[in-house]
Amino acid sequence: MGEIMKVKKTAGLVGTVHIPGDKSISHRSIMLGGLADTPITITNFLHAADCWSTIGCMRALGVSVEQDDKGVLTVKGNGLYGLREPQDVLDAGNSGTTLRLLTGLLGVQPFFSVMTGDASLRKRPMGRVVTPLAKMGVRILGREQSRYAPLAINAAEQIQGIEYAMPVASAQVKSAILLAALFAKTATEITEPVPSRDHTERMFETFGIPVQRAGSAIRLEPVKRLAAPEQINVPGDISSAAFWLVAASIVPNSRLVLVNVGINPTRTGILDILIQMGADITVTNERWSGQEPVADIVVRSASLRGVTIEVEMIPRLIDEIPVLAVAALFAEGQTVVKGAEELRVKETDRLKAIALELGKMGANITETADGLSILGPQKLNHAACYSHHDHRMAMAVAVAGIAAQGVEIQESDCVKISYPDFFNVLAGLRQD
Ligand SMILES: O=C(O)C1=C[C@@H](OP(=O)(O)O)[C@@H](O)[C@H](O)C1
Ligand SMILES: C=C(OP(=O)(O)O)C(=O)O
Repeated sequence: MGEIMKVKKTAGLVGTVHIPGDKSISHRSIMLGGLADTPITITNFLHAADCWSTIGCMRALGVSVEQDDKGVLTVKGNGLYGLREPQDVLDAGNSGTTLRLLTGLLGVQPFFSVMTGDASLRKRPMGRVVTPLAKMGVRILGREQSRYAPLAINAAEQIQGIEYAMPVASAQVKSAILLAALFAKTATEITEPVPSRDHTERMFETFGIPVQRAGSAIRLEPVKRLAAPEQINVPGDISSAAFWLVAASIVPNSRLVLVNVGINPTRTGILDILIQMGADITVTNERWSGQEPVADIVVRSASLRGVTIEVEMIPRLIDEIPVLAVAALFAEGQTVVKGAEELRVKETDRLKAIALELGKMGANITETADGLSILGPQKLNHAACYSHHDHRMAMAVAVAGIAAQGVEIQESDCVKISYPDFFNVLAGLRQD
């Protein structure tokens, strides 16, 4: 039995939150830094379990990653062709981003490697990266016709660029192909059904790799060497800020200032939807952190109304749907989420887990094949809820508890995956 966290109802949330570093950008900073031939300093790196899985894998591939007493990292790679054969199986832990992106990078190396992850990650679909990489000439074998990890990756021979129309909008699949494409003999062209987060493309530009983009099409020529920056400053993660955006909106008497939030337009669906629901959100002090836009956000309590979230919006708020479901329970009217079947293949089946766990608090949520339907407002009771070992579920349930009658969260320590300090920050904001 893992940790149990008891969260009480609160009379308000007031204060300033320095939003921890973006998980997606933190992973990519280590991977690209590890392909450079000059040292790179990374500030505001997300020190959470998923990003440390990436560090562990890159170290096993011969990259040096050191940390100072302020958490600033120095990454020293051995150049684009400098990764070394790992001595053991690489463990991506709970991190889909680590496993999928590194499959792209390892598929094109002149050595053998094996990648695996925890019980949850070994159930997540890997065929979506194996299929396009195989078309490029990468040789991968995995469980159940190479659909699941562990994945065994053979030394690469002839890697060709591809023209590939992605069947699912997934930044992880896109990024795996783009990483492999750096090493191919010919150019690669990818199109996505709906644009997904573009942190890889932006970071490629930071590393001097030209990326041609038109709508949802991307073209990349192979490169010989990276022109690395001296420093990367990781913006705060809007997916972590989302818990505070919803919590302050639905808990009366709240006012939070969220400092240094990444507002890359491929990630700001949560802001657009909450504003459409009537949230009191002000985006201020907009600035740049390298190629990524950031801002401070002020959020105050507000009366929310239900909203319909269509499929085109889903990639822009994919990880925020658990906490948006909580917002919908406090909003007046119907909220419908459509085209979100991808949530079934995350750390857990999030559509099922949302209906089940918030249901334990008395919520009536209709789970559909590809989404949710919620008629609010609803009265929630105190209950004991299970995280399903899913960090976003644990935090979403906590937000419901502080706004309702409190909650006990079983297996709450999974917040270490993306936001280790979440419960401490919450304790400091409560007005009890
Ligand atoms: O590329 C990334 O960093 C991520 C992409 C998304 O996954 P998919 O690519 O599976 O949609 C997202 O859910 C995940 O948290 C991080
Ligand atoms: C789905 C997530 O991450 P990953 O795919 O990297 O495990 C997430 O952080 O919600």
